[in-house]
Amino acid sequence: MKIGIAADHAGLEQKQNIVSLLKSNGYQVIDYGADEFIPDDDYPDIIAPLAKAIQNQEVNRGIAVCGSGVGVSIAANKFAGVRAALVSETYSAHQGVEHDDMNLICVGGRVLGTSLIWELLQAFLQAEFQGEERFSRRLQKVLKLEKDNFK
Ligand SMILES: O=P(O)(O)OC[C@H]1O[C@@H](O)[C@H](O)[C@@H]1O
Repeated sequence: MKIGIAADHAGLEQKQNIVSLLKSNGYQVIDYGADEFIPDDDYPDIIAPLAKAIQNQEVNRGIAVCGSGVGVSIAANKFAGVRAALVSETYSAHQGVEHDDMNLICVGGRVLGTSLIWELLQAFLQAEFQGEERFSRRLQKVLKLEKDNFK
């Protein structure tokens, strides 16, 4: 599984921690920046390369970090094919994949510690979409919303 990651200035430190943890646990990680601390960088600019990589299937799953996780989740969901959610507890980290085919997890670098983030990421990365009829039906409806409403 290839994992993409991105963070703005408010998530940069946690991104560095996460990249180290992912690599030391054998995950293949592509880092879409930011590469340095720029205090006024903007999360819509930061999320775009990662969201495009999910769209193009350069990566299978994504992780995005900003201060709260809210900004990156809002921006990421403007990209067709990206199903992003802000997560801060383990149930949603795996259930969001199992039921809703979430492909991008967003976390708050100013809100959560590295240990909890790592627990969330393990739950997210180990989960698989379950494909039961009701989950597939809902996913198809989400995809239709995207088709009907995205210009
Ligand atoms: O550092 P400042 O600009 O105050 O806050 C940036 C954060 O505020 C929210 O938009 C996002 O979470 C972003 O990371």
